[in-house]
Amino acid sequence: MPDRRPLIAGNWKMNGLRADGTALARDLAGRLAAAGSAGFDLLVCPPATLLHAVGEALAGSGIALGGQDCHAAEKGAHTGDVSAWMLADIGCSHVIVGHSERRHDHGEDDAAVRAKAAAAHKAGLTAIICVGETEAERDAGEAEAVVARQLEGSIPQGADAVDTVIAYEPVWAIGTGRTPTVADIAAMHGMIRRRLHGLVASPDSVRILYGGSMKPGNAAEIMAVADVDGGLVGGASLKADDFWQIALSVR
Ligand SMILES: O=C(CO)COP(=O)(O)O
Repeated sequence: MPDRRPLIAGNWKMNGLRADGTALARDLAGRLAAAGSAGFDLLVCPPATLLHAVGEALAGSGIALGGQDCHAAEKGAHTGDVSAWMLADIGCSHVIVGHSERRHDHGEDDAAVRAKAAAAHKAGLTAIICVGETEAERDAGEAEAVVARQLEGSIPQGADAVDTVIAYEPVWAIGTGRTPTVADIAAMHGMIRRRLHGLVASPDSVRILYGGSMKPGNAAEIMAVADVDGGLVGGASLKADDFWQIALSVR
């Protein structure tokens, strides 16, 4: 059985000014230091404007820093965008790509997500590649087919268990307080694991995160599901108490 150390990642989305972000980062760093050792990896993904300040607040803490998106190019005439190399330069080790909010708000398709993940890999970052069906797709019985298609289209050539994490985030569970049943999560994560064979090197070592309305009250149950190797937490990652409680829920 491959050792997949759980990863608890906070996606702060478009939230936080410098004072909030650094206070939250310091709070988490203090909790991890007080805990001594933890059986999980912690990652926070603040908005781009906070990467520098949060990176400083986390220095030496063992908590990793990640971006929420990157452009596929290294540099150039792309007003408003941030490259994977820029994220690496400011201290990031990870970047989220293909979040459903990017897919929806910015029209990113699988090919765009794959190009971003490839750029992340070239820049030395671990790409957290997000997949997930809409409610209409689930109701139509297409959830697994949609997610399988997203995986095949979004994972770049040469991906492996070190540089790639998958996050399964059903769109209808994000920010809604609704979650799939543990049976549905188990079925989807099992399907993702099977599909990773042939798409990545060392598929059994790739971490597959669940995301969507994860809270202290449901985290232990979700994290106990086979092939759930951690969480990608949105709203609850903005509160140190909640995020820490979720982290402590890992098996
Ligand atoms: O989109 C998410 C994480 O990327 C999940 O968001 P919520 O935890 O707020 O539902």
